[in-house]
Formats: sequence, structure tokens, C-alpha cells
Amino acid sequence: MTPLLDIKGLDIRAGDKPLVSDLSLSIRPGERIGLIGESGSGKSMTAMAATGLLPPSITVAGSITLDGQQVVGATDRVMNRLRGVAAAVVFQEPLTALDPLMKIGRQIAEPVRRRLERDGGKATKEAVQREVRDLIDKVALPQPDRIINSYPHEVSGGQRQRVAIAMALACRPKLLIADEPTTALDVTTQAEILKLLDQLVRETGMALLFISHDLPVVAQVVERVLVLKNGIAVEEGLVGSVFGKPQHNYTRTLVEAARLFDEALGATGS
Ligand SMILES: Nc1ncnc2c1ncn2[C@@H]1O[C@H](COP(=O)(O)OP(=O)(O)OP(=O)(O)O)[C@@H](O)[C@H]1O
Repeated sequence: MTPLLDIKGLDIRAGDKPLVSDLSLSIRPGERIGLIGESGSGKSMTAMAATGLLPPSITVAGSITLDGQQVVGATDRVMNRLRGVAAAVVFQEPLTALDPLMKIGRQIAEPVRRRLERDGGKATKEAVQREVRDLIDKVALPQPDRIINSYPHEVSGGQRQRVAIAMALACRPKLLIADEPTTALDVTTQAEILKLLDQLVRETGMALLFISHDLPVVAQVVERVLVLKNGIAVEEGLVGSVFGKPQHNYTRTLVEAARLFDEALGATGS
């Protein structure tokens, strides 16, 4: 099967400083892959490169094909066509994806309208509203009428992340990139959002690139992981084998840190 995202020999630099070096990673349709590593290891840079969102000051070399289209050096026009359709991104802080001055219903309606038009359908007010309701339902947002008429700051962090997920789903992307989507949330909300993402990815058959520094979180939603250290892939494999029998010292350290954290939580009864 042709990969949906195929990264080969990716180099990302800020001036002389290498941020990501010779990275290769491929995701087939419907596959769920985790990209893990400590803060600053280059996970977000990789995701931004894949969607052409890196600032102009950052240089990129190598090859990234997304749904068969070369992303490195692609024009804004090409990337605008790919974004949402081939891949949509959910970020750590949903406020970055939301317009603070626009009611949530209208924000979800925009990608819905674009997608209906893209698919040759009629974006009538009724069709758009129906789909906004469906999406709100899908991401299990309570009190839909209130949510639709609220501004982002009037709902909770977990609800905002559900709105951001609904907006990504509205595009019906082939690949969902979730960049630390639960890091800014409390533990209970984190678990709920993970469950939701897992369920939606399975239901829709979307591929998933899940970015996190948190091993237990990644292990819940992906089949394969790639471990990044200082922008270099040090280990890759099935979740069970990488976490069960880590080959690289760095992965061992991450696994051990997660285990100690779990034990500490257990000891405090949390
Ligand atoms: N605009 C920028 N210009 C130069 N360097 C940058 C820029 N943005 C990020 N970096 C650097 O790139 C490296 C990788 O950052 P990146 O955000 O990809 O890490 P990460 O693994 O996603 O970390 P985190 O989990 O904290 O988000 C870091 O050393 C960071 O300081």
C-alpha cells in the first residue's frame, strides 16, 4: 500500500543548528504511529514540516510526500489544497487553533462548508448546520446549543480540545496529526480525550500521527512508535516490543521514568 505520509532523509535546521537529522518515517492509510521523545527532540518540527507550517527562517531538506504530493518546497497553493484534505492537525493548546472572537458554532461551520464545497456538495445553511450538530455529537460535547453560541473562553479546556477535534474531523482528513493533544489537560480530561481520539480514529479509518513525550499515553492509541532524541530517530517498532524490550538507552530511560511516575502515582493513591 502506498504510504499516506512518507518522510525520507528529513533534515530541519535553524541556521547552523540541526533540529531534525536524516529522519525517515512512513504512515500507511489507517495506520496509527506515535512519535515520542523528550521536550525539544524535534517532534513538533517534524509535524510542522509534514504540513508545511514551518516558519521561513527554518530550512528543510529531504523528501516528504503527503498523499503523493511533495511537501518540501511546495507552494502555499499546493499546501492549502493538502491541508485538511490529506492531513489535519490538532495542537496541544486548542486556543491556538480557535478564533477568540468567533462563536464556536461558526468556527466549526467554516471547515464544514469548505469540505462540502470541495466534495461538490451544496453548502446550504441547513446542510452545514446539520453537520455541525453531528460533529458536536461525535466529539461528545454536552449542551450543544450552549456550545454553539459560546466563545472559546466560555468553555472548558477539555471542551475546547473537543471543538478543535471536531474542526479537524470536519475536513475528513486521511491523516490526523495530534501534537500533544492532551498535555494541557488534567488527568481525567486527558483520559477522556484519548478515548475519544482512539474511538474516532478507529471509526473513521483515519491514519494517526500521535506526538507525545508521555509513553503510557502513546501506548494507548498507536500500534507503532518512533523514538526521537535530539532530532535523530533512535528506535522504531511495535509499541509492545519498544516499551517491553527497549533497545536504546534513551528509550530505556523514558520507559523507566514512566514506570517510576506510575509507581509514585500509585503510592499517593491518585
Ligand atoms: N522557530 C524556531 N527557530 C529555531 N529553533 C526552534 C524554533 N522552534 C523550535 N526550535 C527548536 O527546535 C528544537 C525542536 O523543537 P520541537 O518543538 O520540535 O520539540 P518537541 O520535541 O516538539 O518538544 P515539545 O515536546 O516541548 O513540544 C528545539 O531545540 C527548539 O528549541
